[in-house]
Amino acid sequence: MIVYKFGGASVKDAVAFRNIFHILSLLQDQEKPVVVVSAMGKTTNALEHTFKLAHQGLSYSEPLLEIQQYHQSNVQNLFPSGNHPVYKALQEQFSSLENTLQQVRPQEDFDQQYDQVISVGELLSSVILHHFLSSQGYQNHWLDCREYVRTDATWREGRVDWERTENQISQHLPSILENSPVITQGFIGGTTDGSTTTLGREGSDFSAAIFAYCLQAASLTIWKDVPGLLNADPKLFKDTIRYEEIAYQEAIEMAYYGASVIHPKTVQPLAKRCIPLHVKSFLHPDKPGTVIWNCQHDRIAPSFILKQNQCLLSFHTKDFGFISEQHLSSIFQALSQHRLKINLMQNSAISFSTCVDADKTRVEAVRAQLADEFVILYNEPLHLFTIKNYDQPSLEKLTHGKEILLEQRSRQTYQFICRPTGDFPH
Ligand SMILES: Nc1ncnc2c1ncn2[C@@H]1O[C@H](COP(=O)(O)OP(=O)(O)O)[C@@H](O)[C@H]1O
Ligand SMILES: N[C@@H](CC(=O)OP(=O)(O)O)C(=O)O
Repeated sequence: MIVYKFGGASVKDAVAFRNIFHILSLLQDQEKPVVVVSAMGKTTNALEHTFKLAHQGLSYSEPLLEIQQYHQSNVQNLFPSGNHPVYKALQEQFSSLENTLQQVRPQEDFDQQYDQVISVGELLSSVILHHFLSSQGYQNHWLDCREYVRTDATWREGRVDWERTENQISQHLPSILENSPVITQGFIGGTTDGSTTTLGREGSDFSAAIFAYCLQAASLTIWKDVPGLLNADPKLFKDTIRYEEIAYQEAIEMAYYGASVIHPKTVQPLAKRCIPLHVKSFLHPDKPGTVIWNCQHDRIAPSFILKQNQCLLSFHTKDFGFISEQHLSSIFQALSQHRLKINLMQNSAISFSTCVDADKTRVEAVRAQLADEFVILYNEPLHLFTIKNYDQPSLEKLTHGKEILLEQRSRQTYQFICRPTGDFPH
């Protein structure tokens, strides 16, 4: 049993849907994959924008119409006959979305309401893919993953209940897969009382890993618009190279530091069950891509990772006292409470500095909570660069001409925070 994951770029338009059919047709007849799909193109961003307007009590009809037209025009391309059942299915999804948006209330929980709106992108794309593949003679089973991927009610970052999820998936999917491939959604899950949750932005890779783990799959393939896992994002860095194979630990660390090609939570469940992860190009399915597995290799070529839009927060005691464990405890508590992840941290005698994503609302909440205890300085927007497996030439090349505000190095990893510069790509 294998799992395939197609992200936003692989379902961005009608041509992309046809390409998925082509890729699935390359499998042997007896091979029935679980296909996990993300929302079309940038639909999740568009839904986020629409939701924010609704939450502020502003008109959202224009962006909603754009989302509708985008889906409608691609569906018209894929299903020229206007009376195909996909049209009704799509209409139902949009009616339900409009209903949900009308019920959005500014005074009610932002995150809970967010999940009910934002999750619709994956429902739309999976319904279209299900109907399109069927229309091409590729019979398949559409599965509502909210009944299988069980999470708690941590809105926008649902924590997976692995036991319940594994029970659900391993009990019901194998018999379905005996007869037909399964098409389901990435990114979304459900609580036991039937509410929809999301797993964190770009979380569809993780969804695919959940299915692969619970089914003890032979492999997971994530189909991307790049030739594989490269040593840097080709949109940000020049002269990238592809890794042919790489160990789980390397990939986990690259994703943790911000290599956005793989969602950071994806690799760990696969590593636990020794399931190989293939990163392949949906434009060149015949090419080998990268395999991430339990392999041994020598030190690999340095990889370069950039996290943009960072904020450097520095906490100083008000009486010039040393930073104590008690101080650290209240800083960590505030960061955890307001769900700000630490991307880098450094302690000195009378100050503690941490680099976090520049999320205004969350940063402000932390500052407000700790304002009585500390003098808090902050700096944004900044860049956080990481070089894994650095050597002297790679370090010199990347730091050249940059104003470094803070740096940190271990034997394998070098990180620094600097102001954004004009030399791009790096
Ligand atoms: N180390 C890397 N190797 C390859 N691609 C990378 C790397 N780091 C970041 N990327 C970016 O990841 C993108 C693909 O991931 P993503 O946009 O999440 O795909 P999708 O949403 O279609 O699943 C590439 O277009 C590339 O710009
Ligand atoms: N659609 C969701 C989930 C996701 O993973 O998308 P993609 O596979 O396109 O990164 C998002 O944009 O956050």
